[in-house]
Amino acid sequence: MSASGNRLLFRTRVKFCGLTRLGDVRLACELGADAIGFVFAHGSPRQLEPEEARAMRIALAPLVDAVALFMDNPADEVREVVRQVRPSLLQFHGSEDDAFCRSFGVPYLKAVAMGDETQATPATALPAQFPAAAGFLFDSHRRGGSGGSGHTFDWARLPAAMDKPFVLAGGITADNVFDAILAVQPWGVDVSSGIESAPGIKDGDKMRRFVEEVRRADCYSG
Ligand SMILES: O=C(O)c1ccccc1N[C@@H]1O[C@H](COP(=O)(O)O)[C@@H](O)[C@H]1O
Repeated sequence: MSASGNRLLFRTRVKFCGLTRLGDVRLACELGADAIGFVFAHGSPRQLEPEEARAMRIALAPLVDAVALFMDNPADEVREVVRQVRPSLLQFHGSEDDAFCRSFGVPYLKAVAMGDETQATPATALPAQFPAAAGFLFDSHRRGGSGGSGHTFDWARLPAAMDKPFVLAGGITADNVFDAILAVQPWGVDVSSGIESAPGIKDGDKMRRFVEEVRRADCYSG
């Protein structure tokens, strides 16, 4: 779903992903993040145990979503995260199908790998392939590859309009998020490495600048 018409009526949602420290979670909430992502993908430098994520989830301010991110994790791991962390949204980056993603009884976002020359499924066909998805997240990684790389992809490859909300991810930073929002008009933007000083270690100044640039884009009427 892209914004059309008067941009002043539109507010781009902000998701900060890959947080590993309680202080970063508290600051993200104060800065106005709409959602915080906890990574359970194996091999990620940001990977958490359910118990660690649970402690941070409890610290979330009201009206801030907890998102649990997976990449081809076994179902019992996803279930254990859902039990302990109580995320309000799941985010799947692997080859999970709709039946798997919806089987946990929690709304989900399906990540779409945009790092290959050709897409496995054209963007316009995604809603039919993932009918239960709450929305889609377009990321720069290749199929089977990991996200959180800080690389962008060619935003011109995104569909002009989609029936479901979509989130833009992949290499978004305070320096390009203004242009990204004006170019793509996503439902939300998702950032991990662009607000870090090291993998999993968020930088307060980068987080603040990022939110300021999103707000500037949302107010831009030129
Ligand atoms: O953050 C990770 O380590 C990760 C691992 C596996 C799949 C996705 C991952 N992160 C997600 O990738 C995008 C883009 O991140 P970045 O801003 O380019 O660093 C974002 O959705 C992260 O949550």
